[in-house]
Amino acid sequence: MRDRSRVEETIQAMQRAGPDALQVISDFDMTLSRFAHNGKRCPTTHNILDNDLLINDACKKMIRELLNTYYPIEIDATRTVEEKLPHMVEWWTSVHELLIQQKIRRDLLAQAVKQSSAMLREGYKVFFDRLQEQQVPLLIFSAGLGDILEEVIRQNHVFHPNVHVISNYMDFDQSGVLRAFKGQLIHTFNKRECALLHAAHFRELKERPNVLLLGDSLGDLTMADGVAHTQHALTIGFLNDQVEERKESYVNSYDIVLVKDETMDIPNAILNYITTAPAK
Ligand SMILES: Nc1ccn([C@@H]2O[C@H](COP(=O)(O)O)[C@@H](O)[C@H]2O)c(=O)n1
Repeated sequence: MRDRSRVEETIQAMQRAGPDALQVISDFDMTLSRFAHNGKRCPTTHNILDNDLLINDACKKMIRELLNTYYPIEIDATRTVEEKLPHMVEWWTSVHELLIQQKIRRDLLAQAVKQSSAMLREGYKVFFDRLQEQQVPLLIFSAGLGDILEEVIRQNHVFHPNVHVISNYMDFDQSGVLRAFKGQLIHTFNKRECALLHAAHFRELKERPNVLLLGDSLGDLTMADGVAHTQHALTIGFLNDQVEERKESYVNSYDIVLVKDETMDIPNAILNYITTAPAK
């Protein structure tokens, strides 16, 4: 924590306001989902499609090459967001075009998720269930693939009615074959513009001025830019990769930084505190 007393004061103010004033905004890949398990990388929603059911070997190879080219740019601590932007657009656009060429079938997505090694962070159920029980809205704001993300949380039995997803959704033709992607492309560093495009969602939550935000990239900090009148905001950043190179910028940007922590322990403890009435 850069400023422990600010964190404590914010948490206390959020507790006084209670769960009715709260909304939670979270990134998905490598934030709600795990970065690694037993020393092995877990797949992002895009990487879950790396499955024989859906794409052929040549396409797998091209997608992996694109990942090897662009992921290091995404997390490069020496480049500015402006420098990274065109590369991110190139990466997402190329992969989406390849996926469309593969004529992916909607009815196989659930099976691909089942066969994948995707995992939500330890303690995820406590997190999702607590939010549902307290009727606190959870916005999952992801540059990953919405159809896959929904399937992951459905298969983990936490796709509760208080969950709303903003993400890249596939557009299938009448026979259930992928033909395009819907709406504005979301990548790691344009979440601010996308948040502003979803003004209606944030308007509905205007009576909830307190925001708990979870992310794993500096771009995720802009996910709450659609909230019109924020009163208190607490940001928690998961720093999963290139820790030493990125620690300083994360500590300067997030209120709390969790280093190589594959659990939801800290968000759960904070959420539990905020949503429990103060002792009289
Ligand atoms: N073809 C791609 C494109 C992106 N990724 C990774 O997915 C993450 C998605 O974003 P979130 O907003 O859900 O965090 C992003 O950080 C990219 O590294 C990918 O794996 N393949």
